[in-house]
Amino acid sequence: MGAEVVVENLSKSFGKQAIWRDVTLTLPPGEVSVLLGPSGTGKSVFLKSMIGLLKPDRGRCVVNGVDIVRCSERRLYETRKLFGVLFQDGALFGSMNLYDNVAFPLREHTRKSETEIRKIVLEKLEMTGLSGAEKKLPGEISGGMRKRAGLSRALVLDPEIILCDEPDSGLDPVRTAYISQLLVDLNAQIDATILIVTHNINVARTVPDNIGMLFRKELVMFGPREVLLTSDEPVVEQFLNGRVRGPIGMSEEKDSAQMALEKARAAAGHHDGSAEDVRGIVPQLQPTPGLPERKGARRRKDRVMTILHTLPPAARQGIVASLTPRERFHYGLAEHDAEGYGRISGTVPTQP
Ligand SMILES: Nc1ncnc2c1ncn2[C@@H]1O[C@H](COP(=O)(O)OP(=O)(O)OP(=O)(O)O)[C@@H](O)[C@H]1O
Repeated sequence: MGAEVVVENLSKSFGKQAIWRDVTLTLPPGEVSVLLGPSGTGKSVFLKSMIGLLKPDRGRCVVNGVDIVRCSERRLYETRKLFGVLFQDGALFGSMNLYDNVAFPLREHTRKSETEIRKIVLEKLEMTGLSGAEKKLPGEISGGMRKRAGLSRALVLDPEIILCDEPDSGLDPVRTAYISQLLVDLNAQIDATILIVTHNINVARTVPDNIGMLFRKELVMFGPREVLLTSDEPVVEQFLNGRVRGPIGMSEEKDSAQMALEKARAAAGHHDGSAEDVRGIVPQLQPTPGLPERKGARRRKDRVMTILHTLPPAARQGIVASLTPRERFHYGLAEHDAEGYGRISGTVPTQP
């Protein structure tokens, strides 16, 4: 099972420029989480802070009992080995073929023989659909393949936590769908904790168990996917629908006068830039048939049911609606509760 990551009151600034403050969230072990946010809100800075490449000013980031922010260099070096990172451009060495790129961390950080390395590299290339491409140079393959090669390399040290910085950037919608499926399949196979930073709404709606959003230098929310997907927070609605109208401006947040002007324009019939209303919960991507069930998804169900009563009604209803009759019985829920949850006194349903 992947490691839990506990972030508490983390703050980061560069000189006088505050990037984000008091970020608190927990990445549950083996679950997939997405961090959304407009450009420049510090999502990449957050990922880099989690692996100690950047040093936050305050707060804690605890992995397996080690606080990345304050630990010694030696412990940081050891703890970093728990992470596999997919950087935005794959961060491959241009002069090395894919085989050597993927073998690189094994040659650097382990004493494995070339025979052992070969076995691991070929296995990871196969997992990411790159069998047969070992001899290609990064410059000879498509952006999607480079991402997958970067992912293979992130996997070779058997990470407990995988961080993906915009795995969809530069990819067409179909290649994005493939990388989404690949991440879900990997999670099913290795049960690692995954954090994906993205702008891509389809990825955010279909892949993760949990979603968070950074805006105005703060974590607006972080929790079960159903909470953000049913949220009526203006910033979340604007972001999910890709609208001009709302608190997010061209390069930063808008002032109230600008927002009032936009509202008046919308009332007068001006189209606000979104193609459709994409609020609401859509089914989550499942592992490709033949792969194991996601253990993280099963644990998440148990976890979310224990906090169900703390969630907003729309999220609660969405969660309950996604349960099978047997699960509803298992969790002690009524079939037809107006709020989507309540106690049951019926019999065990015979069909799952
Ligand atoms: N090493 C650094 N030194 C100074 N400022 C930095 C450094 N790294 C990032 N920043 C600043 O931090 C802010 C957040 O950058 P970051 O790349 O994390 O945003 P982001 O949310 O990932 O954006 P995007 O979605 O466009 O990739 C930016 O204003 C950036 O200029």
